[in-house]
Amino acid sequence: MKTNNQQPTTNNQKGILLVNLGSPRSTSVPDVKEYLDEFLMDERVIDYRWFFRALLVKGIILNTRPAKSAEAYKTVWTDEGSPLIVITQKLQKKLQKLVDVPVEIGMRYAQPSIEAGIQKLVNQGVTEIVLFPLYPQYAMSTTETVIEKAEEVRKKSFPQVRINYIQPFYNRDIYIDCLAESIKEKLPENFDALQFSYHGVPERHIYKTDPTNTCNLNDCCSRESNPSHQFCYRHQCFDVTNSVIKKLGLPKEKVMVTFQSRLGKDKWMEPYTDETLETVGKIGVKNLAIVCPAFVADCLETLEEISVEGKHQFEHGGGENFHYIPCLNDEDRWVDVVKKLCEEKLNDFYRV
Ligand SMILES: C=CC1=C(C)c2cc3[nH]c(cc4nc(cc5[nH]c(cc1n2)c(C)c5CCC(=O)O)C(CCC(=O)O)=C4C)c(C)c3C=C
Ligand SMILES: [Fe+2]
Ligand SMILES: [Fe+2]
Repeated sequence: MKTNNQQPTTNNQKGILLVNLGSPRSTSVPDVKEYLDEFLMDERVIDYRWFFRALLVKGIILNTRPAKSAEAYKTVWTDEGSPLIVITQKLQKKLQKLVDVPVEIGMRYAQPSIEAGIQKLVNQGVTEIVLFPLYPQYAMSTTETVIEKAEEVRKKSFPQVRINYIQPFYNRDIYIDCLAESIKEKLPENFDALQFSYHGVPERHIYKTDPTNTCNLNDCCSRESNPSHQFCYRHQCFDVTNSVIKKLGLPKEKVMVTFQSRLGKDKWMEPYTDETLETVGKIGVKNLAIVCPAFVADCLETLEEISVEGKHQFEHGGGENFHYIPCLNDEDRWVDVVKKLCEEKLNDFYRV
């Protein structure tokens, strides 16, 4: 790293792989179908046994959802491609200017894949990779599946490579400072409420990934400390919210936490973003600011589901001014945080 005085103890070449969720190749229905097939057949996303998962995904969801999702993707697609991928590429380019190890990107689903990203690094002589899952909070459908996939690919195709994984960073001061600053800059002067809308997960996922069996998806997620917090997505969402509002000096009464993007008939974490947006106007919230801190890059779920659909829901429910606060995207202060978190892990390699 350019700012790092420590010398590596070996001659191994290091590199960085930034990993995000991924998008379809294009907005055509077959490409969206192929993407959703790979995504939803992941056992850490729809966690039913293979037969029941295939029945639901291939037998039901893939018959109707691809056409609807393709229309939604068309509303956010840019000349350069999917916002999620374009923004991740911009982040990569900015980070590359700050560090002197190669930086590549890989997506958990579709292209450019994690395998392609590792291959690019290996082609540049890299044997030790810092892999950064770009999710602030831990979930089995995000961080865990990225690590599982990367390990599978490493064992199969790159057994000579070592990978050091960056852990969820929801409680890191540098991230909270960065998010709070970014929100502060974009908050409108007058707002009645600030809504934190996180991507939801089925409640079952939280129980399933709690090795301590102590999370009851109730008050324990808001407690300052509980053994389950390391793997509790719900706690980590509350923690980000509390830390940010403390930094911003906002009263709790002005803040809401909700969960968006549910799929299927399972019970997902509540309260739901869409239902809240439909009702807050009626209880006096006329001017609303909304932010989505489960995402570090704007994507379909923020640009369409929140900025477009969410705005309609809010206005339909009697709200007047809807203000969407963009994700960190390729803001310089966020690039700096990514650089610092990567540096820490590169230094871990130096220590061993
Ligand atoms: C930010 C963290 C995310 C979690 C947690 C997550 C869980 C999760 N998602 C689905 C189903 C869908 N998600 C879709 C899009 C999507 N999801 C995330 C992130 C998380 N998902 C992102 C960044 C995106 C946008 C991708 C893009 O190309 O912009 C979609 C596809 C779009 C659609 O058809 O609506 C689905 C489906 C489940 C089932 C789940 C946890 C169980
Ligand atoms: Fe919890
Ligand atoms: Fe999702």
